[in-house]
Amino acid sequence: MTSPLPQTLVLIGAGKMGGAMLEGWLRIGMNPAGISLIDPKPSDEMVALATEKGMALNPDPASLTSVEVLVLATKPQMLDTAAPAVQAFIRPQTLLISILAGKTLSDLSARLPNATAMIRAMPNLPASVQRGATGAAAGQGVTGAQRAMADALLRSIGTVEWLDDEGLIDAVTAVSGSGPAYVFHLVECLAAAGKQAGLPADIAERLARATIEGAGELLHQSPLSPATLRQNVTSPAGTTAAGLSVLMGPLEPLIVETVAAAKRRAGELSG
Ligand SMILES: NC(=O)C1=CN([C@@H]2O[C@H](COP(=O)(O)OP(=O)(O)OC[C@H]3O[C@@H](n4cnc5c(N)ncnc54)[C@H](O)[C@@H]3O)[C@@H](O)[C@H]2O)C=CC1
Ligand SMILES: O=C(O)[C@@H]1CCC=N1
Repeated sequence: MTSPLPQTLVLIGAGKMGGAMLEGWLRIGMNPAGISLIDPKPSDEMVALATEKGMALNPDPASLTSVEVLVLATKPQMLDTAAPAVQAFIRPQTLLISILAGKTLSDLSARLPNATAMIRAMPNLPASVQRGATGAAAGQGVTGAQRAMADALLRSIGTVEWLDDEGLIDAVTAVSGSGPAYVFHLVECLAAAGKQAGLPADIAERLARATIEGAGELLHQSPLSPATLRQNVTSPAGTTAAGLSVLMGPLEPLIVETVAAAKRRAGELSG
Protein backbone atom coordinates (compact mmCIF):
# COMPACT_ATOMS: atom_id res chain seq x y z
CA MET A 1 0.00 0.00 0.00
CA THR A 2 1.39 3.43 -0.87
CA SER A 3 1.49 5.96 1.96
CA PRO A 4 -0.82 8.92 1.62
CA LEU A 5 0.52 12.39 1.08
CA PRO A 6 -0.43 14.95 3.73
CA GLN A 7 -3.71 16.79 3.21
CA THR A 8 -2.43 19.89 4.98
CA LEU A 9 1.07 21.33 4.62
CA VAL A 10 2.60 24.62 5.71
CA LEU A 11 5.77 25.76 3.91
CA ILE A 12 7.76 28.32 5.89
CA GLY A 13 10.26 30.03 3.57
CA ALA A 14 9.01 29.94 -0.01
CA GLY A 15 12.33 30.81 -1.66
CA LYS A 16 14.44 28.88 -4.16
CA MET A 17 14.48 25.46 -2.45
CA GLY A 18 11.09 25.68 -0.75
CA GLY A 19 9.71 26.92 -4.06
CA ALA A 20 11.35 24.03 -5.97
CA MET A 21 9.76 21.45 -3.64
CA LEU A 22 6.42 23.24 -3.93
CA GLU A 23 6.67 23.20 -7.73
CA GLY A 24 7.34 19.45 -7.59
CA TRP A 25 4.39 18.82 -5.26
CA LEU A 26 2.02 20.86 -7.43
CA ARG A 27 3.24 18.93 -10.50
CA ILE A 28 2.35 15.59 -8.91
CA GLY A 29 -1.12 16.89 -8.13
CA MET A 30 -1.05 17.80 -4.44
CA ASN A 31 -4.14 19.80 -3.57
CA PRO A 32 -3.10 23.48 -3.41
CA ALA A 33 -6.07 24.24 -1.15
CA GLY A 34 -4.31 22.24 1.59
CA ILE A 35 -1.02 24.17 1.22
CA SER A 36 -0.20 27.39 3.10
CA LEU A 37 2.87 29.51 2.42
CA ILE A 38 4.57 31.63 5.06
CA ASP A 39 7.11 34.14 3.80
CA PRO A 40 7.52 37.80 4.81
CA LYS A 41 9.09 38.64 1.43
CA PRO A 42 7.64 36.29 -1.18
CA SER A 43 8.82 36.85 -4.76
CA ASP A 44 6.32 38.28 -7.26
CA GLU A 45 6.27 34.85 -8.93
CA MET A 46 5.38 33.16 -5.63
CA VAL A 47 2.58 35.65 -4.96
CA ALA A 48 1.23 35.04 -8.49
CA LEU A 49 1.47 31.25 -8.05
CA ALA A 50 -0.34 31.38 -4.70
CA THR A 51 -3.12 33.47 -6.24
CA GLU A 52 -3.39 31.30 -9.36
CA LYS A 53 -3.52 28.00 -7.43
CA GLY A 54 -5.54 29.22 -4.45
CA MET A 55 -2.82 28.60 -1.83
CA ALA A 56 -3.06 30.63 1.36
CA LEU A 57 -0.19 33.13 1.63
CA ASN A 58 0.70 34.25 5.16
CA PRO A 59 -2.59 33.16 6.76
CA ASP A 60 -3.35 33.78 10.43
CA PRO A 61 -1.93 30.70 12.25
CA ALA A 62 -5.20 30.44 14.22
CA SER A 63 -7.10 29.88 10.96
CA LEU A 64 -5.36 26.52 10.41
CA THR A 65 -6.80 23.81 12.61
CA SER A 66 -4.81 21.02 10.96
CA VAL A 67 -1.13 21.12 10.01
CA GLU A 68 -0.02 17.57 9.19
CA VAL A 69 3.37 18.61 7.84
CA LEU A 70 5.35 21.80 8.32
CA VAL A 71 8.31 22.21 5.97
CA LEU A 72 10.89 24.65 7.31
CA ALA A 73 12.86 26.18 4.42
CA THR A 74 14.24 29.52 5.58
CA LYS A 75 17.97 30.20 5.53
CA PRO A 76 19.66 28.57 8.56
CA GLN A 77 20.74 32.04 9.70
CA MET A 78 17.04 33.05 9.93
CA LEU A 79 16.05 30.26 12.32
CA ASP A 80 16.08 32.41 15.46
CA THR A 81 13.99 35.13 13.81
CA ALA A 82 11.53 32.67 12.27
CA ALA A 83 11.13 30.42 15.35
CA PRO A 84 8.19 32.25 17.02
CA ALA A 85 6.17 32.19 13.76
CA VAL A 86 7.07 28.54 13.21
CA GLN A 87 5.92 27.66 16.74
CA ALA A 88 2.52 29.22 16.01
CA PHE A 89 1.88 26.69 13.21
CA ILE A 90 2.87 23.56 15.16
CA ARG A 91 -0.10 21.45 16.30
CA PRO A 92 0.18 18.35 18.56
CA GLN A 93 0.20 16.02 15.51
CA THR A 94 2.42 18.17 13.26
CA LEU A 95 5.48 16.59 11.66
CA LEU A 96 8.19 19.20 11.13
CA ILE A 97 10.56 18.62 8.21
CA SER A 98 13.57 20.95 8.27
CA ILE A 99 15.76 21.41 5.21
CA LEU A 100 18.06 23.94 6.89
CA ALA A 101 21.72 23.23 6.10
CA GLY A 102 23.74 22.58 9.23
CA LYS A 103 20.95 22.95 11.80
CA THR A 104 20.74 19.75 13.84
CA LEU A 105 17.61 18.21 15.34
CA SER A 106 18.89 19.37 18.70
CA ASP A 107 19.38 22.95 17.38
CA LEU A 108 15.78 22.85 16.13
CA SER A 109 14.37 21.40 19.37
CA ALA A 110 16.04 24.17 21.37
CA ARG A 111 14.15 26.83 19.32
CA LEU A 112 10.94 24.90 18.68
CA PRO A 113 9.89 23.23 21.94
CA ASN A 114 6.35 22.64 20.58
CA ALA A 115 7.68 20.30 17.90
CA THR A 116 7.59 16.71 19.09
CA ALA A 117 8.14 15.04 15.71
CA MET A 118 11.00 16.27 13.55
CA ILE A 119 12.80 15.08 10.44
CA ARG A 120 15.98 16.64 9.13
CA ALA A 121 16.03 16.41 5.36
CA MET A 122 18.42 17.66 2.70
CA PRO A 123 16.77 17.87 -0.74
CA ASN A 124 18.16 19.42 -3.90
CA LEU A 125 16.97 21.80 -6.59
CA PRO A 126 15.92 19.23 -9.25
CA ALA A 127 13.00 18.45 -6.89
CA SER A 128 11.09 20.99 -8.99
CA VAL A 129 11.11 18.51 -11.90
CA GLN A 130 10.65 15.36 -9.73
CA ARG A 131 14.34 14.49 -10.07
CA GLY A 132 15.54 15.56 -6.65
CA ALA A 133 17.84 13.55 -4.38
CA THR A 134 17.08 13.81 -0.67
CA GLY A 135 18.85 12.45 2.40
CA ALA A 136 16.74 12.31 5.56
CA ALA A 137 17.05 11.38 9.23
CA ALA A 138 14.12 11.05 11.62
CA GLY A 139 14.16 12.27 15.20
CA GLN A 140 12.93 10.18 18.13
CA GLY A 141 9.36 11.48 18.32
CA VAL A 142 8.49 10.56 14.73
CA THR A 143 5.87 7.80 14.45
CA GLY A 144 6.01 5.09 11.79
CA ALA A 145 3.03 6.68 10.04
CA GLN A 146 4.69 10.10 10.02
CA ARG A 147 7.91 8.68 8.63
CA ALA A 148 5.94 6.88 5.90
CA MET A 149 4.14 10.14 5.08
CA ALA A 150 7.46 12.04 4.90
CA ASP A 151 8.89 9.30 2.70
CA ALA A 152 5.90 9.58 0.33
CA LEU A 153 6.17 13.37 0.28
CA LEU A 154 9.93 13.45 -0.40
CA ARG A 155 9.83 10.47 -2.81
CA SER A 156 7.15 12.25 -4.87
CA ILE A 157 9.85 14.73 -5.94
CA GLY A 158 12.80 12.34 -6.43
CA THR A 159 14.86 9.69 -4.69
CA VAL A 160 15.21 9.45 -0.90
CA GLU A 161 17.99 7.94 1.22
CA TRP A 162 17.14 7.44 4.91
CA LEU A 163 20.06 7.66 7.31
CA ASP A 164 20.08 6.25 10.84
CA ASP A 165 22.85 8.65 11.80
CA GLU A 166 21.72 12.27 11.66
CA GLY A 167 25.39 13.30 11.70
CA LEU A 168 25.67 12.16 8.07
CA ILE A 169 23.27 14.84 6.83
CA ASP A 170 26.14 17.35 6.55
CA ALA A 171 27.86 14.95 4.13
CA VAL A 172 24.60 14.60 2.17
CA THR A 173 24.40 18.40 2.04
CA ALA A 174 27.92 18.59 0.61
CA VAL A 175 27.34 15.85 -2.00
CA SER A 176 23.75 16.07 -3.26
CA GLY A 177 22.41 19.24 -1.63
CA SER A 178 25.11 21.42 -3.16
CA GLY A 179 25.86 18.93 -5.97
CA PRO A 180 23.65 20.47 -8.68
CA ALA A 181 25.74 23.67 -8.43
CA TYR A 182 28.93 21.68 -9.11
CA VAL A 183 27.30 20.20 -12.21
CA PHE A 184 25.99 23.57 -13.41
CA HIS A 185 29.51 24.93 -13.01
CA LEU A 186 30.82 22.06 -15.11
CA VAL A 187 28.47 23.24 -17.88
CA GLU A 188 29.92 26.75 -17.52
CA CYS A 189 33.49 25.38 -17.70
CA LEU A 190 32.75 23.17 -20.72
CA ALA A 191 31.12 26.10 -22.52
CA ALA A 192 34.09 28.38 -21.76
CA ALA A 193 36.50 25.69 -22.95
CA GLY A 194 34.48 25.23 -26.14
CA LYS A 195 34.74 28.96 -26.80
CA GLN A 196 38.49 28.84 -26.25
CA ALA A 197 38.67 25.93 -28.68
CA GLY A 198 37.16 28.20 -31.35
CA LEU A 199 33.39 27.67 -31.16
CA PRO A 200 31.03 30.66 -31.20
CA ALA A 201 29.99 31.31 -27.55
CA ASP A 202 26.29 30.55 -28.06
CA ILE A 203 26.98 27.26 -29.82
CA ALA A 204 29.53 26.24 -27.16
CA GLU A 205 26.95 26.97 -24.46
CA ARG A 206 24.17 25.01 -26.16
CA LEU A 207 26.47 22.03 -26.81
CA ALA A 208 27.82 22.03 -23.23
CA ARG A 209 24.32 22.21 -21.76
CA ALA A 210 22.91 19.51 -24.04
CA THR A 211 25.91 17.27 -23.26
CA ILE A 212 25.32 17.38 -19.49
CA GLU A 213 21.56 16.97 -19.99
CA GLY A 214 22.14 13.97 -22.26
CA ALA A 215 24.77 12.38 -19.99
CA GLY A 216 22.43 12.84 -17.00
CA GLU A 217 19.50 11.31 -18.85
CA LEU A 218 21.65 8.36 -19.98
CA LEU A 219 22.76 7.80 -16.37
CA HIS A 220 19.09 7.90 -15.40
CA GLN A 221 17.92 5.42 -18.03
CA SER A 222 20.91 3.08 -18.36
CA PRO A 223 21.63 0.16 -15.99
CA LEU A 224 25.37 0.60 -16.68
CA SER A 225 27.76 2.01 -14.10
CA PRO A 226 29.22 5.50 -14.58
CA ALA A 227 32.63 3.88 -15.15
CA THR A 228 31.27 1.65 -17.96
CA LEU A 229 29.46 4.59 -19.55
CA ARG A 230 32.72 6.56 -19.44
CA GLN A 231 34.59 3.65 -21.03
CA ASN A 232 31.90 3.46 -23.74
CA VAL A 233 32.81 7.01 -24.82
CA THR A 234 36.54 6.37 -24.70
CA SER A 235 38.14 4.84 -27.81
CA PRO A 236 41.62 3.42 -27.29
CA ALA A 237 44.17 6.11 -28.24
CA GLY A 238 41.29 8.40 -29.24
CA THR A 239 40.25 11.94 -28.37
CA THR A 240 38.44 11.16 -25.10
CA ALA A 241 41.45 9.27 -23.77
CA ALA A 242 43.56 12.33 -24.55
CA GLY A 243 41.11 14.61 -22.74
CA LEU A 244 40.68 12.31 -19.74
CA SER A 245 44.47 12.02 -19.36
CA VAL A 246 44.35 15.67 -18.28
CA LEU A 247 41.13 15.55 -16.25
CA MET A 248 41.24 12.28 -14.33
CA GLY A 249 44.31 12.89 -12.18
CA PRO A 250 43.41 16.21 -10.57
CA LEU A 251 39.61 16.00 -10.65
CA GLU A 252 38.98 13.45 -7.89
CA PRO A 253 41.12 15.21 -5.24
CA LEU A 254 39.54 18.50 -6.26
CA ILE A 255 36.03 17.10 -5.81
CA VAL A 256 37.05 15.52 -2.50
CA GLU A 257 38.26 18.96 -1.35
CA THR A 258 35.08 20.60 -2.68
CA VAL A 259 32.82 18.25 -0.74
CA ALA A 260 34.98 18.57 2.39
CA ALA A 261 34.71 22.39 2.24
CA ALA A 262 30.92 22.23 1.86
CA LYS A 263 30.63 19.71 4.71
CA ARG A 264 32.82 21.88 6.92
CA ARG A 265 30.58 24.87 6.21
CA ALA A 266 27.49 22.84 7.14
CA GLY A 267 29.14 22.13 10.49
CA GLU A 268 29.81 25.84 10.98
CA LEU A 269 26.11 26.61 10.37
CA SER A 270 25.05 24.37 13.25
CA GLY A 271 24.35 25.71 16.70
N1 LIG B 1 19.00 26.33 -2.66
C1 LIG B 1 19.23 25.03 -2.61
O1 LIG B 1 19.56 24.39 -3.63
C2 LIG B 1 19.08 24.28 -1.34
C3 LIG B 1 18.77 24.93 -0.14
N2 LIG B 1 18.60 24.21 1.01
C4 LIG B 1 18.23 24.89 2.25
O2 LIG B 1 17.01 25.54 2.00
C5 LIG B 1 16.92 26.70 2.80
C6 LIG B 1 16.50 27.89 1.95
O3 LIG B 1 17.48 28.13 0.99
P1 LIG B 1 17.12 28.90 -0.36
O4 LIG B 1 15.77 28.49 -0.81
O5 LIG B 1 18.27 28.73 -1.25
O6 LIG B 1 17.07 30.40 0.18
P2 LIG B 1 16.11 31.59 -0.28
O7 LIG B 1 16.71 32.84 0.26
O8 LIG B 1 15.84 31.50 -1.74
O9 LIG B 1 14.75 31.27 0.49
C7 LIG B 1 14.52 31.59 1.83
C8 LIG B 1 13.15 32.20 1.94
O10 LIG B 1 12.84 32.38 3.32
C9 LIG B 1 12.13 33.59 3.43
N3 LIG B 1 12.19 34.04 4.82
C10 LIG B 1 13.09 34.87 5.42
N4 LIG B 1 12.76 35.04 6.72
C11 LIG B 1 11.65 34.30 6.94
C12 LIG B 1 10.82 34.09 8.08
N5 LIG B 1 11.10 34.67 9.25
N6 LIG B 1 9.75 33.28 7.95
C13 LIG B 1 9.47 32.69 6.76
N7 LIG B 1 10.21 32.87 5.65
C14 LIG B 1 11.29 33.66 5.74
C15 LIG B 1 12.79 34.53 2.45
O11 LIG B 1 11.93 35.63 2.13
C16 LIG B 1 13.02 33.58 1.27
O12 LIG B 1 11.94 33.58 0.36
C17 LIG B 1 18.27 26.90 3.47
O13 LIG B 1 18.18 26.54 4.82
C18 LIG B 1 19.19 25.97 2.70
O14 LIG B 1 20.17 25.43 3.53
C19 LIG B 1 18.70 22.85 1.03
C20 LIG B 1 19.00 22.17 -0.10
C21 LIG B 1 19.26 22.82 -1.36
O1 LIG C 1 24.40 26.52 -0.26
C1 LIG C 1 23.72 26.14 0.70
O2 LIG C 1 24.08 26.41 1.87
C2 LIG C 1 22.46 25.35 0.46
C3 LIG C 1 22.51 24.00 1.13
C4 LIG C 1 22.67 23.02 0.01
C5 LIG C 1 22.47 23.80 -1.19
N1 LIG C 1 22.33 25.06 -0.93
